[in-house]
Amino acid sequence: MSVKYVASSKLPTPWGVFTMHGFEDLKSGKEHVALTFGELEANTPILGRIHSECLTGDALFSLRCDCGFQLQTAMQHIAEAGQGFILYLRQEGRGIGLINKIRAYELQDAGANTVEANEQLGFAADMRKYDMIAPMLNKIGVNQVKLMTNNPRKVNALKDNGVEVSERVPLQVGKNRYNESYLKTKSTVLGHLMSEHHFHDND
Ligand SMILES: Nc1nc2c(ncn2[C@@H]2O[C@H](COP(=O)(O)OP(=O)(O)OP(=O)(O)O)[C@@H](O)[C@H]2O)c(=O)[nH]1
Ligand SMILES: [Zn+2]
Repeated sequence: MSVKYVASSKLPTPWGVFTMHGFEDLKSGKEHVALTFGELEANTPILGRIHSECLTGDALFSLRCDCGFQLQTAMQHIAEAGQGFILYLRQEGRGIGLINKIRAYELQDAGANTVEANEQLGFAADMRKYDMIAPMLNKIGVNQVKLMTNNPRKVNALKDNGVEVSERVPLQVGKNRYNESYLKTKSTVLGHLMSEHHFHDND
């Protein structure tokens, strides 16, 4: 197996006490985390989010994207539901890494969109891998997922990796004037499912 479970601990948060499980990805050398909340019932669709690392949005309060808002809202929804999980995958910048993401932001400051910037740097628009997910879910006892995402390609990637996605739950939060064109590109070029009102409210 390409992912090795290492240890678990409590993770108290503003939304409640999660349990944090650490994994080593033997292929990439990355350290991934699973958070679980409540008792995860076997053979039941479990509410969850597969979140790709975004240091800028998740930890540095960046308004260039919606990642931090999505992470917080997902944790809140899971706590409200009484059970659920987050997989926090260390694939920063859709897989190109933090420094390359900063390079891509530099190109976006000069007018490129998020996809063009990746391409100008010689990368595909999205370089993420999802082969670590099935073994991580297996370890935390989840085999059916109600997935909080706007990204249909993520749903398909999970299915391709043997994960049963019983439902997609939209997660449209965090729109602001700095990420409006980024969200538009996600919807028109990357295929994310965003309802139109997302671009008009809170203006
Ligand atoms: N290369 C690059 N990566 C970005 C940029 N903005 C955000 N990211 C990364 O994109 C990833 C999040 O991808 P998204 O496509 O926003 O979201 P998703 O997880 O696929 O879809 P949702 O589940 O709906 O959020 C994180 O790894 C971020 O670091 C950008 O402009 N360029
Ligand atoms: Zn982000």
